Amino acid sequence: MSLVHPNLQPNSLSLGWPAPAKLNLFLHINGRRQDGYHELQTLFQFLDHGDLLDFKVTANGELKLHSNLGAAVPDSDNLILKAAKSLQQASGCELGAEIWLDKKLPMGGGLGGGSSDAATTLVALNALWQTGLSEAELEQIGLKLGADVPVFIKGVAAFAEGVGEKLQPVKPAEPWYLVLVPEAHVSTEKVFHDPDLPRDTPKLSLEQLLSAPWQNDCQELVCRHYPQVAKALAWLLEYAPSRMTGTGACVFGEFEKQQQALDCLAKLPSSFKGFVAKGINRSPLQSRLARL
Ligand SMILES: C[C@@](CO)(OP(=O)(O)O)[C@H](O)COP(=O)(O)OP(=O)(O)OC[C@H]1O[C@@H](n2ccc(N)nc2=O)[C@H](O)[C@@H]1O
Ligand SMILES: Nc1ncnc2c1ncn2[C@@H]1O[C@H](COP(=O)(O)OP(=O)(O)O)[C@@H](O)[C@H]1O
Repeated sequence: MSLVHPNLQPNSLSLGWPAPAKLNLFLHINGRRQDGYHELQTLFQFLDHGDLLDFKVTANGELKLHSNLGAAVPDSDNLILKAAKSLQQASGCELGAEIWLDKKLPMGGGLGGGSSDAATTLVALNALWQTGLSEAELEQIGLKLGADVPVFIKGVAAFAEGVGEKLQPVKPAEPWYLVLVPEAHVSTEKVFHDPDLPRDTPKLSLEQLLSAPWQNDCQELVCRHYPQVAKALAWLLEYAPSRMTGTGACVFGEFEKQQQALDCLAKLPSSFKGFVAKGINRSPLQSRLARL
């Protein structure tokens, strides 16, 4: 009997598993729980831009990561290896994997790259190892790795409540975005520990939220502490409705047409970095899984 998926010979490569970025189209903080985590209401949408992972199933149970991250993230902290290990533990699987990461997303930018890498690892290895865990079980494992992991596993744009784990699929418009990447690494933990963070936005129904102007409750605080974020947002606001994603540092402006976003990118001063991407309500991870 074959150890792995019949379409995948042992030690052959399974290539091109996408780990897309996300945007928080709005982010409200409604309170703080006993355990210090914050109650949120947020709207997640994916971008057609992200990291790429390749996997090779091995028989020896070892987990090995090759990446272009350099020393930025030690293996012991890497969410990819943590995800693979959690899946081995939860399923009792004795297979291993060699994993290649082509990191394209900025880290600590509020684009959820680390969480997305973890979600892609869980979904891909669950299929390649044939561990057979349900999506809900994968989401439970993912939530322990990071509040944003479950939405990347589900793979559909979603309204999230709780700490980000109560998900309701939604289909917002899919515009083009110009995303600016300020030269700043914003720590999510620091933002949430800041006494000046507003934490009292009233909870609203999804219907009310979708029709109200969209805002990010962390934006003002982050702009105050990180002038690079404030400058990028001020520049973008001259051209399009714009906000910050997550706890920053990235900011995004919204355009109806790709060309408008590209024209704006062409005007970007050389001191800023940015990219154009389309908002998508279905993660490319779902279609990659279907092609296995
Ligand atoms: C707030 C969001 C919105 O998408 O920010 P970004 O990280 O994307 O910018 C995310 O939910 C973040 O998710 P993630 O980055 O996975 O956070 P975690 O690793 O779970 O938590 C990092 C730290 O942030 C704080 N934290 C996080 C989420 C939350 N709902 N309340 C919190 O107080 C906790 O102090 C925690 O120790
Ligand atoms: N595979 C990974 N890719 C990116 N960051 C990772 C990864 N594994 C662990 N991390 C850690 O997670 C932190 C947050 O990364 P990321 O998810 O990209 O940003 P954000 O949560 O702001 O969207 C990084 O600064 C890094 O220390």
